[in-house]
Amino acid sequence: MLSILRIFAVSHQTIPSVHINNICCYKVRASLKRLKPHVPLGRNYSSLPGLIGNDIKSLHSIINPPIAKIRNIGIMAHIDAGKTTTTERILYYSGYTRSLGDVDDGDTVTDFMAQERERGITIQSAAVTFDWKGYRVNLIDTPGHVDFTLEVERCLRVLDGAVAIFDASAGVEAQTLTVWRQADKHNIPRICFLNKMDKTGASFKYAVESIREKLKAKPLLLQLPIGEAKTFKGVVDVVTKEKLLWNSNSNDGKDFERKLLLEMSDPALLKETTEARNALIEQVADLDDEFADLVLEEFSENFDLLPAEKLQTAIHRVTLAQTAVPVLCGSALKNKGIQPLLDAVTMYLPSPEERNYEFLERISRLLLPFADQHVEIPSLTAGNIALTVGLKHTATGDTIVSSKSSALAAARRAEREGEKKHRQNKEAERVLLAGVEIPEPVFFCTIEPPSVSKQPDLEHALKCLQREDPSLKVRLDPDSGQTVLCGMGELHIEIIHDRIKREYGLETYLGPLQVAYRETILNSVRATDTLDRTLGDKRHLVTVEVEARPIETSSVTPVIEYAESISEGLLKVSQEAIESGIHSACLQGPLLGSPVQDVAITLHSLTIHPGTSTTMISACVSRCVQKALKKADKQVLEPLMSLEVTVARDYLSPVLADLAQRRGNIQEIQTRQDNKVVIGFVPLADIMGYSTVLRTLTSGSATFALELSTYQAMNSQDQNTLLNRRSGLT
Ligand SMILES: Nc1nc2c(ncn2[C@@H]2O[C@H](COP(=O)(O)OP(=O)(O)OP(=O)(O)O)[C@@H](O)[C@H]2O)c(=O)[nH]1
Repeated sequence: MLSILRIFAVSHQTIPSVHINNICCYKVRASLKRLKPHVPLGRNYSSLPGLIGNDIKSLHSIINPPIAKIRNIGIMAHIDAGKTTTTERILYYSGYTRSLGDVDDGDTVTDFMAQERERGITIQSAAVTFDWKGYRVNLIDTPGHVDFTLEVERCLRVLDGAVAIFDASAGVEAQTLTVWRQADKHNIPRICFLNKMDKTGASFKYAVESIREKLKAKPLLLQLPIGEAKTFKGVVDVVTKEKLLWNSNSNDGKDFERKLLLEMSDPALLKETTEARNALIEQVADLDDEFADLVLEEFSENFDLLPAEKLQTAIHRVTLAQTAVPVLCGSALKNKGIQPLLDAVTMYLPSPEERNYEFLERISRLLLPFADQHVEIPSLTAGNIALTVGLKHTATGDTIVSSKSSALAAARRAEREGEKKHRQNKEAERVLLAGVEIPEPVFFCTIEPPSVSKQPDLEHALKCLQREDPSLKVRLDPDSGQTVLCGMGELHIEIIHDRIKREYGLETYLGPLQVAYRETILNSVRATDTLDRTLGDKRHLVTVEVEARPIETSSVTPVIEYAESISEGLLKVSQEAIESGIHSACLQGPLLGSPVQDVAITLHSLTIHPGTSTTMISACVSRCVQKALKKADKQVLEPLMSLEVTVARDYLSPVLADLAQRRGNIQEIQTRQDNKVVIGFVPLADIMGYSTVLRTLTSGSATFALELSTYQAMNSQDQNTLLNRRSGLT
């Protein structure tokens, strides 16, 4: 297993912390033939086929660019917005690859998992390193499908900046909102790229408006498109007042001309650009005092005299402060607008030293990522991203430190900084590595090995997969003894199943996919229980009285309370035993064996005979809580998903009719170009297999995004049907 390792450092002496992200290495070699030879020859590099050639750079320049010239960036977006296509163009223009990969042909560099190539989607983040005009760019391509949001989140933690890609005909879509919020949480400066400007229905204005309205962000229009949809042929650089036109004879978009706009040849475009530039200057001046002073003092009479570099520096600061986002546009598929996007990445996104991390780490074996190939390197300077191997006990989201004391010191420093700066502008949050938010799994199914003798192999495979992907949960069904997989969606579980086969050589059998329900109680109940058992010559005797009552928390962790008479003399070990008993009882509700949420458990009385083991205390408390839960009026809660379906007008009616049959609750129907966007809620149980149904209903023209919204109470009729089905009565 390989891990992405991000080194945070500003000084050479201290080694407080390093962040590790796991990423698996797959032996897929298809993209190698397109790799351009630019890795130096040497002891550690000779194992890389295809990387040997004349274009050899010095080892130093490959490994140690100045920190100000490093950009660690991620690409994030809604599914199908064009992340992979854009990445492929970036790799091609930077000289990393020899030819253009195509997601539709399944030969891209970054989608290197077999399933990614087959399905044309990104599942795992891929990391690549390339150079652009003297800058070292470490780029991570992240998945867009909702089932893989955890993968996105773990990438965001190691990035200094991100490019958010949008489909210019759709604007901000559901998944972009989720990823945008995650990027907000990690304080990642961003630039937006409105892709697919060539597509029918593409609208620069519409997409910009949706960034303003839905993301509540302030777009800085650094470019204007020249033409739209079929007529799209290039962009205007608003900052420099140049037009960039791509040569229609060039297939790969490498050649384009950059010309200053002139009154003689482009009067209308020049006028529009001047207006846009003036608006941009005013907007940036509003957000940046230093720039405002400069403009007022020297250029208030004539903005035209303001040098482009001054404006660019101010845009860089504003981007860093995240008070606005630069917006660019283009068409990755038609090879237009990618080179200026790369310029913007180096110009506006921060270098690692501008991100105020305070860590440095030393590690024995380091590898530099080249998608699915890795070059071993002797050392790495601060601000880079690299891989490390052989970490046995480190899982995704962990932070590795050189010693406990340095970790504590770093945490204390960060805390102090945090307190000091909190009052100012929460700057200090950047110092701390935010934890990864692990989403709740909503589906589960049993998994069985081909034979009992393969059970240990299956357990090993699942353990490895879980370390990489904490959104995958594995548990043992206490009744049947079967292994149960819990995941984010149908596709997620399907991919795990597939990976166990391909990577671990195990043909496993999945049970039917089931919805992860929850349970709650509707009234307060009390129960008492006594456990009296003699084992050998020792008597274990416990008597407890508990009360279970409903509360509002939306959490499966029960609130535990003690009557005053108990809490006074309670030993710590007994308390731990009691709480473990309560927790285990609440993990398996009386209706379906699902976790119980929104309950408080109060321990009213407790008698423990001297010599009673803590295991017996736990067992007695657990049994008593289960008794109480059983006595109460109970309710099944089902996952309610928020759903967004984008569909061509003509297919709206069948989609709505179908959703009505699925207990769908439509909140809003928006118009987006020629499409309708249906926004609403639908119970997860009724939306299983929806992608196939939607494809059939709309001849493949619709897309949808699904996300867990909340757990809602089922009505009694649906609940009875479910309970009867589960108990085998229907
Ligand atoms: N018209 C048009 N289509 C594009 C453009 N860029 C990408 N596409 C198409 O959009 C589809 C999705 O492109 P991808 O690059 O796989 O998108 P993605 O965002 O990486 O998708 P995921 O990895 O699944 O999240 C493919 O069919 C591309 O050919 C573009 O600029 N214009």
